[in-house]
Order: sequence, then structure tokens, then C-alpha cells
Amino acid sequence: MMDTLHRITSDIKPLNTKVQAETAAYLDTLTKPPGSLGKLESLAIQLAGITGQMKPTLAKKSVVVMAGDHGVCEEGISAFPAEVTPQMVINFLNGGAAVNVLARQAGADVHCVDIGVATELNHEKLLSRNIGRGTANMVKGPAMTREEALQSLVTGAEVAAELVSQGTQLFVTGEMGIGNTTPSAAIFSVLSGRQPSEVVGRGTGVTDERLSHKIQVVEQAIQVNAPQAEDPIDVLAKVGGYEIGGLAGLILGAAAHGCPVLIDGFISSAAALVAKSICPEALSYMIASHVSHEQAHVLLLEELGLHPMLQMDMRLGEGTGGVLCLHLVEAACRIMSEMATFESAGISGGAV
Ligand SMILES: O=C(O)c1ccc[n+]([C@@H]2O[C@H](COP(=O)([O-])O)[C@@H](O)[C@H]2O)c1
Ligand SMILES: Cc1cc2nc[nH]c2cc1C
Repeated sequence: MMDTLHRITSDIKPLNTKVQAETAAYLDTLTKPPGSLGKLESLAIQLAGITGQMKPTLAKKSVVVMAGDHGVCEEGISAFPAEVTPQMVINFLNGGAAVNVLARQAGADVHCVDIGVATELNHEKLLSRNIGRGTANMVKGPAMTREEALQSLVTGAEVAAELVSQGTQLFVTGEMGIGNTTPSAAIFSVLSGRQPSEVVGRGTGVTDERLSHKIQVVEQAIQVNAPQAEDPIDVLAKVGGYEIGGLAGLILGAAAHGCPVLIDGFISSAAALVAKSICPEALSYMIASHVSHEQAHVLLLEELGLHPMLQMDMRLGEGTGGVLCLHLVEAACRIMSEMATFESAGISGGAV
């Protein structure tokens, strides 16, 4: 399993700096003051570096919603019961969730993966890749075995490869898992050295009282398991979750295939931090979409060194913030392929 992961990460190449430089120069020939399209310009340059094309099209976009359950829900750390995870999976498959609506609007496909849901689910559209029926309660011991954590990473990368073989050119990370802001905070705490009290937030909307309890749960999980910060797979296994590993693997797999990945909210960003810790080069393929309302998401993006495009006070997950940013990715591509140059439009260039 470790060999498979090494094979995936060894396929992640640095971005094409030659095409990036050509793109930056071309952007300055377009009919606008240099740099005036701000983050759309840096996005166009990043997309060029990733795809090796100055004018990529990125027509086929896939949102991958990884679903998993969490044993730590026994501790009362969410505002919702764990049964909502499988119920929402059915909702995704029937096209009724927020991410389905936003994906239809943006022309993206939604793929839902059961990577660790506690109940057995059968649906023709479900990608059934279940590794375990929910994680173990991390305050009592490791959430997953090291083998399961590795399996979640490899499974995510395999899903990316499958979708690339079906034509996907751009990925959006999405997840569903009642309780998953707790392991996400634990991962962030261990990998950044920040205190649990700084990185735990309200998730689906816990009360003040439950928030203090949630902080204690994260402290306890870290104390009981002693995850090793320099070993991201150990951290993922001990205080993570199946869908978080699946998303980290999806990100690595996308990068290995030269595809950009839009990172959604807090949980997706915790997965991105795991991916970056396993392979720092993977970061070049990540695009931060929005900063979610989850209190510590700002800090997590800072830790990643990513700058989000939107601040919409959203805290839903599912990939919703990432999907909204597909419109901006499309905008950056169209700027490159459709704008007139100073020369073609006969406009005087250069500052006076
Ligand atoms: O994306 C985010 O930033 C985000 C912030 C808070 C909650 N969520 C979603 O809500 C669920 C986790 O919240 P909780 O309170 O059960 O840990 C999970 O299904 C996530 O998709 C997502
Ligand atoms: C209804 C509901 C939908 C969600 N989607 C992602 N997380 C969620 C949590 C809940 C509770």
C-alpha cells in the first residue's frame, strides 16, 4: 500500500514555469492595465502551469463527495445525529442537496463515494468503496489502523484516476460526515502545533457548552493517541477519518494526473494539509475556493499558504464553496481565450 502511495506522489511534477511566464506576459498584452484582473490573473497563471496550456478549456468538472462516519460522535460533538450522513448520501444521489443544485448551475458532475459510512448503502449511482463502517471513537484509541488510513488515501487517488480516464479535467473536493469537523480540528492541531482551543469551531452549530466539550474531546484524542506530527499517515490514522483520507488521496491523485483541484471548506482543507504534508508539491495543484464560516478555517488556509477567492459565510461542506468558484475558474480561462489584445483592438498600450 505504501508503495502504491509512493508511485502516486512520484507522478506529481512541479508546474510548467515556462508556460506560466508566457501566460503572465500574454496577460499584459490584453486590453486592461497590467494586473488589473487581480486574482483572476494569478488563477490563469496557475492553471497554465498545471495544465501546461496557456488557454486551457477545463470543460469536464467533477465534484467528489466523500462520505464517512465518525465513532467520536458518541461523545456528543455535533449538533446533528450520525444518521444524517447516510440520509444525505441518498439526497446527493437523488440530486436534491445544495451541492447538486450548484453543480448543475456550474455544469459539473457530482460523484458520491461511500468510503466509510456506518450503514450499508446500495444505489446504482453510488461509488461503493467502503473501507470501514465508521471510524472508531478516537478518544478511546486510534480512529483507524495505519493500513486503513493508507487504504483511504489510495482509494481517493484511484477515484481521481478513474474519473480522469472518463474525461475529468478539474476536481472539486466535497465531503459529508456528521462529526467530521472534530477529526479535522485534531489533524490541524497536530500538524500545525496549534492548541485545540484555537482550532475547534462550531461545525453544524454546537452550543457554547458543547463547544467547550468538543475542545476537551480533541485534547483527549490527541493525548490518548499521541499522533506523530512528522508522520501525516499516523496523524490521519489516529485522529482522522475515512473521508478525510479519501479527499487527501483524491487531491494527490488529481495532482499526479495534472489536474487542478478546488479545495472546499474546513474539512477539505484538513485533507489538503494531510496531502501537502505527504507531498509538498501537491500544493501547487490546489486552488482555495472560499473561506468558510468555521472559526479556524482562516488559520488553516494560512497554514496551507492558500488565498481563498470567496468569503460567503458558508459552512455547509459537500463541496458547495468549491463549486461556486467553478464560475471563477471558467472566467479565468475565458479571459485568456477570448479577450482582445491592445494590438488586435487597436488600443494604445503602455503607461504615459
Ligand atoms: O466546509 C465547512 O467548512 C464545514 C463547516 C462546518 C460543517 N460542515 C459540514 O457539517 C458536517 C460536520 O459538522 P459537525 O458539527 O457534525 O462536525 C459535515 O457533514 C460537513 O460537511 C462543513
Ligand atoms: C442536513 C445536513 C446537510 C449537510 N451537508 C453537509 N453537512 C451537512 C450536515 C447536515 C446536518
